[in-house]
This record gives sequence, C-alpha cells and structure tokens, in this order.
Amino acid sequence: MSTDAVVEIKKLNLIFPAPDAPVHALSDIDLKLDAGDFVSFIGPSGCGKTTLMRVIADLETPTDGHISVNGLSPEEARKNRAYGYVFQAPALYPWRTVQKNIMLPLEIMGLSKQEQRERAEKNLALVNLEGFEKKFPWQLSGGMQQRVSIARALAVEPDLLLMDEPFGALDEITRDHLNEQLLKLWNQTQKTVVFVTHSIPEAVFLSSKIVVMSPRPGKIIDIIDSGLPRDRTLDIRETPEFLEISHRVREGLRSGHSYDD
Ligand SMILES: Nc1ncnc2c1ncn2[C@@H]1O[C@H](COP(=O)(O)OP(=O)(O)OP(=O)(O)O)[C@@H](O)[C@H]1O
Repeated sequence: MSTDAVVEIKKLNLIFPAPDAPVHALSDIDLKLDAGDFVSFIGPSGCGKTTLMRVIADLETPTDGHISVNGLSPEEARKNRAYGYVFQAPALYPWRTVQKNIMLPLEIMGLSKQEQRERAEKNLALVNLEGFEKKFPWQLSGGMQQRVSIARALAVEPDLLLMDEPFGALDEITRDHLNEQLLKLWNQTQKTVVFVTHSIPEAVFLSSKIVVMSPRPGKIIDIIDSGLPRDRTLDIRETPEFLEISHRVREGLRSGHSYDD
C-alpha cells in the first residue's frame, strides 16, 4: 500500500450475516482517496454508501479485503482521532448550548477549558456562526444546527471529515447555500472530505472525485475525477462541463439499474 493515500481500499467485501439471507453490502471495493480530495459516494438507497463510510470510520468490520487510513488500520486511525463524523440529523444535545455541544468531544479528549473554548470559537467562525455560542440548538434553524454539527466535527481537528447526507433533510434553497459554504470551508481547511448523497447536482457541485455505486451487492461502477475548478459558485451548474459530468454520473447509475429500485 502506498502511504500518500489517506484512504486505500483493496478488494474489500462486507457481508452482513443473517440466518435467512446474508446481505452482501459491499462487493470487491477498490478505492484510493488522496489528501485534500472531496469525495462523494452517490447511489440509490441500500447500495452501501453509508456502510462504506462506516468501514472507513471503523464502525463496521469488512468480511475480507484490505483498508488503510493514513497508512494505519481504521481502528488505529480512530484511536488517533483521524475522523470527524457528521450525521444526517444534527444530533446535538438540546440541554447544552452551541458552545458546550462543540466542547463535549474536546472535554472527552481531556483538552483544557481554554483550548476547548478557543476551538469552539474558531470552528463556529468557520461555519459563519460567530455570536451563537450561548444559544441552544432549538433556537436555531435546521441548517444552522447542521452547521454546528460540522463545527463540532471539525473541532477535533480530524484529517478526514465524514459526512452522511448532512443536508438531506433540508429544503433546496438552504441546501444550495450550505453547499456553497461547505466548498469554501473545504478550500480554507484543505481537509479530505467523504460525503454521502443521493443528489447528482450536489455530488457534482461539491466533489473533486465522484464514486458512483450500484446496489445488490454494493459495487463501485465508476470513479469520476472532476476537472471543475476548486473555487466554484452555484453558477457553474449551467456550464457544459458540469452537465457533462452530471450526464456521466447518470449513465453510471443507469448502468447499475439504480432507477429500477
Ligand atoms: N447492520 C446491518 N445488518 C444487516 N444489514 C444491514 C446492516 N446495515 C446495513 N444493512 C444493509 O446493507 C445494505 C447497504 O446499506 P447502507 O445503509 O450502507 O446503504 P445506503 O446506500 O447508505 O442507503 P441509504 O441511501 O438508504 O442510506 C442495505 O441492504 C442494508 O439493508
């Protein structure tokens, strides 16, 4: 395995055991993600996007094959706090303020109170939520809550930001706005991001690499290295280059019969 890759996966399979019919969730996955990539996993419901991300995060164990994260096993990488995870729902504690929500994992890490406060402040600024430290989650909109959970994930200073359909529950206007903000954040922080989505425009707009998956069993059908500039605005969605990549994603999904599901 080369050491420059942040994530390297070779011939990986994952079969969920079940007494009646085991589920072959991931089949022969080969994938290499480089530092600074913004990678989207796109595919229909049940194709294994979340499972693949959970394998990277050491939340699932593959049945066979090889995976390394920063040249280490996923377990070692997790112990080194390589991951920040953002879920579909913001999963904030309602009885803790925004600041205290962000500080919680830092408290568990044993950082000093001052370091916790500094990191909360810095990462709230990154998601444009300065001044909201003392608010409670229920005082914020859904989009703002999701930004808090992104700030919380970034505050542990992970190499890899793993995002599982973080904007799936939001309206399209809010989602567009957050997509633009997320791209800015990616450019500012130079993090490696892995992002799960069902949306072709979202995947093409955000990504430097798009991984198209098909169900039964979950396979990678196509890996598209996007030639779009890193610094993009939503206007790019009207350009022939954007439409060409979208077309290739759609063709990949169609060849995997994803539309039948
Ligand atoms: N713990 C588990 N035990 C058994 N089967 C599971 C388990 N977790 C996931 N699966 C199955 O594995 C397959 C892949 O699931 P996964 O959640 O990764 O898909 P997905 O592409 O993320 O779907 P969605 O877009 O709906 O979130 C599905 O058929 C799912 O039912």
